[in-house]
Parts: sequence; C-alpha cells; structure tokens
Amino acid sequence: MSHKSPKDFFAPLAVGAPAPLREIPARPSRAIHFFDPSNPKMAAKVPAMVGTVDVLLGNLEDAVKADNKIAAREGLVEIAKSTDFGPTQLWTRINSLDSPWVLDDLITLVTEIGDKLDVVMVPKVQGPEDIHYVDRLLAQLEAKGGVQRPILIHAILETARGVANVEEIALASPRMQGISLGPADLAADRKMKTTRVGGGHPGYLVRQDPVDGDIHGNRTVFQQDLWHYTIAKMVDACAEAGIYPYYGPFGDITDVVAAEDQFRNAFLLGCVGTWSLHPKQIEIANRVFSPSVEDIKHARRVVKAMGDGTGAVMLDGKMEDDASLKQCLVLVELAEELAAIDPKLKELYDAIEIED
Ligand SMILES: CC(=O)SCCNC(=O)CCNC(=O)[C@H](O)C(C)(C)COP(=O)(O)OP(=O)(O)OC[C@H]1O[C@@H](n2cnc3c(N)ncnc32)[C@H](O)[C@@H]1OP(=O)(O)O
Ligand SMILES: O=CC(=O)O
Ligand SMILES: [Mg+2]
Repeated sequence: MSHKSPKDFFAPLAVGAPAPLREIPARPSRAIHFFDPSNPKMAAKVPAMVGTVDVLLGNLEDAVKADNKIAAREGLVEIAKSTDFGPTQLWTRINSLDSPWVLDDLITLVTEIGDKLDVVMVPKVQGPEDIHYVDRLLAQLEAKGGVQRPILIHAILETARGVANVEEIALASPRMQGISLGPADLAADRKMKTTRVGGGHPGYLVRQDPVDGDIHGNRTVFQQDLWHYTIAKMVDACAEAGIYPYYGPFGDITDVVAAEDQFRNAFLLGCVGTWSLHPKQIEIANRVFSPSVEDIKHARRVVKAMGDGTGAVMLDGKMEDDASLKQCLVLVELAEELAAIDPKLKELYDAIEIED
C-alpha cells in the first residue's frame, strides 16, 4: 500500500481548492436533524428550527423516494440559499457512491451552495478508497465553485466491510469530520435477524442462572446492547484520528424512553451526538449529549481539588488523580463549548456553586 507524506496529506487536492484543516473544530453537534427537502411540510419547518438544533441535515439518500431525488437536491439548494443558518450547521447526506444520483448531488450542491455546506455525509462507506474519491471530487468542485473553506466529510458505518476498515476510513483524509453508526443498513449487510432501525431487541439477552436447578422458574433476563461492539470500535477509530463519533438513527419515534437510553449509552461511550429523525428527538438528544449539572459540579470540584493537576486526593471517600482529572476535563471542556452556543445551558452551568 502506498502512503502519503504528511506534507502531501495536508496539500489541497485541486489547484484553487482551499487548504485542508489541520484540526477538526469541536463544533457542538448533539443532534443531526434529518429532513427531506422534497417534502414541502418538512422543508417549511426548517427556517424556524435554526438555533434550536446544532445541525440541520438535508437528506438526499434513503427515505427520499427515487422519484423525488432531484426535487430533494433542488429543494436543498433553495433552502440553503434562502436561509440564514446562524450558529446552526448545514449538512447533507448524499446518495450512495454507486447510485445514479451522487455525481449530480455533489456537482450541484458544492457549486451552488458550497459556501453554506459544512459537512457532506457519505453513506455506505466501505473503505478509505470511498473517502479518497469524495475528497478529490470535493476539491475539484470547491475550486470550480470558488468555495473558500473546505467542506468536511462524515462517513456512515453501515456495512460489514466498513466496520472492518473503520480505522483506515477515519484516517483517510484531513476532511474527515466524524463517523455515525448506521444500524439499519449494517444489520442487513451483516445478515442480522432484526427488522428495526437501531435500538435493542428483546431476544438478544442474557438470563440469570436457574435457582435450585429450576430452569423454568422465575429468572431475571437482561437485555443486551446489539450495538456495543460497533460503537466502541467506532469511538476508538475516531479518537485515534481526532474526529467525532455519533450514534445514528433510532427508528421507534414513539419510544422516547428507549431512544434516550440508546443515546445515553453512546454518550457515555464517547459519542458527541446522534441523529434526530423527528422533531421530538431533538430535545432528547440536546439533553442527553449535554453534561448534567451534577456531572459538571463534580468535575469542577475535582479540577479545583487537584490544583496543578498532579498527585492524588480524596473527595467524598474516592481517590481522584491525574487520570480522573482528565475525564473531568473532558466534561468541563464540552460544557464550555456547549455553553458558548446554548444560553440556557450557560445559565445552568454558570449557576453551579462548588463546595470544597
Ligand atoms: C435508516 C436511515 O437512513 S434513517 C435516516 C432517514 N430517515 C429520515 O430521514 C426520516 C425523517 N423523518 C420522517 O420522514 C418523518 O418524521 C416520519 C416519516 C418518521 C414521521 O412523519 P409523520 O408521520 O409526518 O410524523 P408526525 O405526524 O408526527 O409529524 C408531525 C409534524 O412534524 C413534521 N415532521 C416530521 N418529521 C420531521 C422532520 N424530520 N423534520 C421536520 N419536520 C418533521 C411533519 O411534517 C408534521 O408536520 P405538520 O404538523 O405540518 O403536519
Ligand atoms: O443510514 C442509517 C442506517 O441505519 O442504515
Ligand atoms: Mg443507511
């Protein structure tokens, strides 16, 4: 396999394209809210959602009818041109790289609204070669369209080969912003015997040992997480590359309780956000992916108690040291980033009083 030298890795891939970023900025992206730009009712709601959600994503791929693909692409151009997105990021999910629509998706979006698009989400990424293809094409189109800052790439992890190659995908380009789990396509590709869009399954469980040998007696069952392995693998690949991991879709829109659990598991494992498919999932994602007041209170106490950040101290009967301090700093820094764009959170975090 051939490798790029660091200087080539950070060189623009087309004459006139903007220079790649050396570091992916930590912009809040707790909810990536999907809308179908060809659906007039959804499209009409988008301008009023600016400022209420971190990312608005115009979806062109699955869930958009084949007959509406061009209307969705044109609808997104229209929405992008007529909307001031303020602090909210604008992303798109293009059609898959083997589809008849993707080339025109990229040509149209980058040349028409490239200066408004923050991130292009690429579905069904199989390996680094898919990222290299989009990387070069984006550079050519940025140069053609006079786009001043690089558009970033987000990959969906939704094929078995993609999961096997996740580290190479994460490291494939300085444009890589992050990766999301795509549990629905991934389940199909792996031939899992599920029929859901994300979330758990009551059949995937561990059962308590029999009491007194009574296998038919009352035995507690513990439902297991079908996605733990893939999310953990994705989180490690993203952390290694300095990019951001996300949970993906939770299709049972009515089950807001299980959605919250799934999102929280992903948050605790290291993800920074999730997808929102329906307006009611935005509030859940914003809450779950923002550190709680209790967590920030504790984290700030540890930071204060640890002074110069070295050594060990006792706090509430527990040992804190350099390593627990680093975990606390992850939360404190995230809280600062979120407070900078979310006035309600800022008020909550500012009101925290720390005892010794
Ligand atoms: C596996 C994957 O690839 S997941 C990613 C692809 N899937 C998606 O993007 C799905 C996006 N979401 C949707 O299509 C819809 O939310 C559905 C089909 C799940 C449910 O839609 P509905 O049955 O219309 O939901 P509901 O009746 O609760 O909608 C209430 C209102 O919110 C609007 N709405 C629903 N979803 C959205 C959305 N994602 N964004 C903006 N508005 C929305 C509806 O248009 C409706 O508007 P109205 O009050 O003016 O009539
Ligand atoms: O695109 C998402 C998925 O789960 O499939
Ligand atoms: Mg998918």
